[in-house]
Amino acid sequence: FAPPKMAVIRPTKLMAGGFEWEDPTEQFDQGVDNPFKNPGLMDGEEGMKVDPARLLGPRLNGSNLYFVGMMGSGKSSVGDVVARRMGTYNFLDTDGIIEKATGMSIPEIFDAEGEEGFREVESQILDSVHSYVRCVVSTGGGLVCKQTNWSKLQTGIVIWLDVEPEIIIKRVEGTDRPLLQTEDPLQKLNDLLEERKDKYSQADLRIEITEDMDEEEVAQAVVRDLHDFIDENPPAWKIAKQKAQSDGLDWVQ
Ligand SMILES: Nc1ncnc2c1ncn2[C@@H]1O[C@H](COP(=O)(O)OP(=O)(O)O)[C@@H](O)[C@H]1O
Ligand SMILES: O=C(O)C1=C[C@@H](OP(=O)(O)O)[C@@H](O)[C@H](O)C1
Repeated sequence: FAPPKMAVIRPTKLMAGGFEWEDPTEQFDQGVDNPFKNPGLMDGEEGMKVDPARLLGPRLNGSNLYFVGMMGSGKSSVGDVVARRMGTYNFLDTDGIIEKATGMSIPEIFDAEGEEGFREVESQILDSVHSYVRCVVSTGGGLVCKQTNWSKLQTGIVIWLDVEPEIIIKRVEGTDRPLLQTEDPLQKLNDLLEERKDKYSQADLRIEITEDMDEEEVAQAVVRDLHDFIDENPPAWKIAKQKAQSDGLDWVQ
């Protein structure tokens, strides 16, 4: 005897970039797939009909994105671009929040409290930030060092912007980053990377950045890799749906 088949009524209307859709902040749209693998979203020579970043929100179901990497790797600038393109996510920067919360600049905190004191505040800020949803978070370069911070980072998707110190040094030379106030900042960057590489490698995504990639190109690489990551790590409902269908059952919402 065959199990009864039930009707599937699933409105998946999108409204952005020429498409009709429900606001993804209102309703998690289970019908959105990887736009890079969907020829229906391609518009011939002109590229895509819809910004693929705009389709990340509905697929992430509120999960935060955490950017990690060395100072100057582009976490704040790329994070901001990605959040703006997504449209439904807010951008947060842990260093910026620390400065607002303490009323002190990062160098002032290092001067007054030392690196230890700064790391304490940094962890406290991450504790509060991780309980929000739909955020793109740029973290300070050393936040990955404390293993306890990873229990918060892992509630979201962690993205490592992997940039060689030789590229970074041109961006950060002459800035007031306390750890680079040394005789040889390039050597310091190399030493820090050596110390931290294992930690950064714990990220879900690693974006290798070459000198010719500007911020927009890095952001696009992040968006593409995120869609692939979501494909490879489907949410529980998708696995249940596949199983139901392979068992000959219709999927009802
Ligand atoms: N891909 C890139 N190409 C060129 N300059 C970049 C790129 N990404 C970031 N920058 C620049 O490098 C500097 C440091 O970037 P920032 O986003 O503040 O890094 P982080 O937040 O990781 O410390 C900024 O002046 C930024 O505009
Ligand atoms: O690498 C680090 O230890 C640090 C990186 C800085 O943030 P950015 O990575 O945003 O520059 C800031 O948190 C502080 O100067 C310490």
